[in-house]
Amino acid sequence: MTTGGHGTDGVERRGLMFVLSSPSGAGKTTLSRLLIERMPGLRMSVSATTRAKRPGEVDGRDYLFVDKARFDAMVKGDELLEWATVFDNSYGTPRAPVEAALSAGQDVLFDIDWQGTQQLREKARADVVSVFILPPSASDLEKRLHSRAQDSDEVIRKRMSRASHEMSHWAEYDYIVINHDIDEAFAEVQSILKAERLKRERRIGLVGFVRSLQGQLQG
Ligand SMILES: Nc1ncnc2c1ncn2[C@@H]1O[C@H](COP(=O)(O)OP(=O)(O)OP(=O)(O)O)[C@@H](O)[C@H]1O
Ligand SMILES: Nc1nc2c(ncn2[C@@H]2O[C@H](COP(=O)(O)O)[C@@H](O)[C@H]2O)c(=O)[nH]1
Repeated sequence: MTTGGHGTDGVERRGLMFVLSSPSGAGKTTLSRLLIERMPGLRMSVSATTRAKRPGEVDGRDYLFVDKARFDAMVKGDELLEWATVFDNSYGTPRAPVEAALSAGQDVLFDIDWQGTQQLREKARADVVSVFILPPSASDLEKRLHSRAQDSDEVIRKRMSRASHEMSHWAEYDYIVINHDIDEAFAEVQSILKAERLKRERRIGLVGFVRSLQGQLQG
């Protein structure tokens, strides 16, 4: 699915799909915002959803807010790379922006659930790097959902009751980060991305680079 861009050292590299999943409220959105701010070469995948906009959310930045008819048309038109029903709403990843970013040599960040991650893995296993974020405790998770102050008590109850099921998929992920402290969790997620960018098999320009070095040594 991906073509090459260039790493900071100028060596051509395949773009990667960096996935964060967690039970609702564990900190994916917070970590995603920090990654986008601080990691050049990383683009956020903006999902389409039928869920209602929360206070402060902006259409086109946080989500593409669409109605069910539009969402179904996107599915039918093969416009989504993956999609799933989460908490009674439809969510999906528009295909075109992801393919454009990867073709331009950028990495793409996804805040999606385990169902979407499974679908991405089936389509592009070698290019998917997945991280599951765990909360330090159930009470911290509940506190975070309340402190976000954007969902009703009923919605929070529903999300808490789904958390254990969401977490049952943790072992399908490449990395697990426990989000005690946001700065520490961010440093861990950042280290994962930096290391994955350096993986030999993604760095398709290395063969030419090493040949050129060898040429210089011989000449
Ligand atoms: N390490 C942390 N310590 C304390 N609060 C945190 C921490 N990480 C995130 N939070 C807070 O917890 C709340 C939920 O975080 P966030 O919205 O990032 O979760 P999420 O995993 O994206 O949830 P959802 O799946 O519902 O979108 C936010 O108010 C955020 O500021
Ligand atoms: N499979 C997908 N899951 C997605 C996508 N976009 C978001 N999500 C997940 O939905 C829940 C709820 O999100 P919220 O913003 O309503 O709190 C959360 O787990 C997200 O990761 C998507 O495109 N595909």
